[in-house]
Amino acid sequence: MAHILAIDQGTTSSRAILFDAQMKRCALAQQEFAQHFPAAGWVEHDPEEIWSTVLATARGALDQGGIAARDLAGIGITNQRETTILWERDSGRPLAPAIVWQDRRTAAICAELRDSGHAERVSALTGLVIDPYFSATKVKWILDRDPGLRARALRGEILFGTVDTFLIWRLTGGKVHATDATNAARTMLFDIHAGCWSAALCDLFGVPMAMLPEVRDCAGDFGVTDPDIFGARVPILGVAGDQQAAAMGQACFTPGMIKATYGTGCFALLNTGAEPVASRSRLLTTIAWQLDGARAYALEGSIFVAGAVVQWLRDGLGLIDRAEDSGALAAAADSEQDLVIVPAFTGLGAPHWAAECRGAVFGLTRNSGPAEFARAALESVAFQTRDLWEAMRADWEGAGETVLRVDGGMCASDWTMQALADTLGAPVDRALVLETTALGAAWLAGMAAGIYPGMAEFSQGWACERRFEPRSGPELRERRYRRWQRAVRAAISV
Ligand SMILES: Nc1ncnc2c1ncn2[C@@H]1O[C@H](COP(=O)(O)OP(=O)(O)O)[C@@H](O)[C@H]1O
Ligand SMILES: O=P(O)(O)OC[C@H](O)CO
Repeated sequence: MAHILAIDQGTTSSRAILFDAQMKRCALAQQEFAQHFPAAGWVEHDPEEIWSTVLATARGALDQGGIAARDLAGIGITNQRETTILWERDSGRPLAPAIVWQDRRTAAICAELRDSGHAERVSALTGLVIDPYFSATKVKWILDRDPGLRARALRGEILFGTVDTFLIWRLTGGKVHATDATNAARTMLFDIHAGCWSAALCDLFGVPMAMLPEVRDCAGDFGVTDPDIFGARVPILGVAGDQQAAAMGQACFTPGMIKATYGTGCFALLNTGAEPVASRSRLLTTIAWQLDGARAYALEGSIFVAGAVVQWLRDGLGLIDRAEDSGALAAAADSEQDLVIVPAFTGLGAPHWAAECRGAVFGLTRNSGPAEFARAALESVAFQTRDLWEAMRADWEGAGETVLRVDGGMCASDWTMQALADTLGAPVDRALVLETTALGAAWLAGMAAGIYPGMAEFSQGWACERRFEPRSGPELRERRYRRWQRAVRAAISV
């Protein structure tokens, strides 16, 4: 009874990681699944594929580790956030494809809400800016398409959940309809100050409260798995959105600490302590975790395209065969050229919030080739992080003096991490355990099971694999950053 299974359901793949009693990884299974783009700006997943890849990877990790389900002390779940699923209570059948966080189809609904003067109130209650990114307008969109659905939702026949909630429902055999405070905080229906669903916001977005899950602490009881699934009843003891789980896995427990996770997008969280801080710089205020009923808050900067720009180099432009080839190609770029790519493929997130903006390339010459594109693509990730870094500095005194802790698939790129340190003018610490998201979820479950230590001891175990120190001088850094800022302004204004 000394292992923890972490389920990490991400945007492009589902992963299951088995941790032993010392929080050491002992098995990992991963499966990619299909991304559906049925119209411009739309991004969907098949909820059944989310479920089948979660099941297959969870079973795969147990097999690989030679561990039976009855030997698990608990399961921790972490997930892509905001992605919206509606399903029938009775059959468990999803009513529509999952509308993914990147999906922009509700941009017009958002613009209308902003134009009718709701932005300030929504932001005061939720800490979020009105944007298609969050779940509320996605639920509204599904319900608006079929008036019969809203009536059924009012009767409690149709349930809403982010991916964690859908997985908990399926894993418990339809017994538990619950989420945790970090996932709830991303729906745009949750009052992050009072810690409960907001009736006023549900009314504004036309979402019946009967379809909402119960909101619980991140570490605690989320039910037990149906014995038919893994062959034993396993308690689900930890749940957190993947970026909050990464902040915990990175041990960012002290106010002022910042982590950035580089996956498909990039998400930077600054711990602001027990009180929510309202951003003056268009960052999001969000719940970092809720333990024993007490909430910690964070300022978050969300970038929609980080590793996705590398996928574009590979799959869209065919310039590289593998993501890991991008750094070497970028290193071969002509230093006399200064290509800038603004990768606003699905609009721009924080701090610009320009849903309608699309990507742009500046500075092309006859000599601009694959290497210059690779360099500009990787640098766009560093420049976007600098935008967040500046916003955090403006909102929180001392944020700029700190180190940035990084994790996620893309931070395997040494070239990008060095560019990041150069662009920020601050050290970048790459964590030894790159699976920090899963570690965070495992820690929550292990703590609830009583086998993992509390915050202080867990923090001491955090280790840095490599520190990237800034190399370029301030004059060059600032000149190049100003050029990036001009490029973003131009892209937004087109
Ligand atoms: N060595 C590398 N260099 C640059 N980008 C990389 C490298 N390895 C992975 N990536 C990028 O990282 C992303 C995958 O990271 P991951 O954390 O698995 O993402 P997610 O959780 O969003 O599915 C992909 O977009 C991929 O292009
Ligand atoms: O699955 P990831 O790592 O791309 O993270 C997605 C975020 O949670 C979206 O807010």
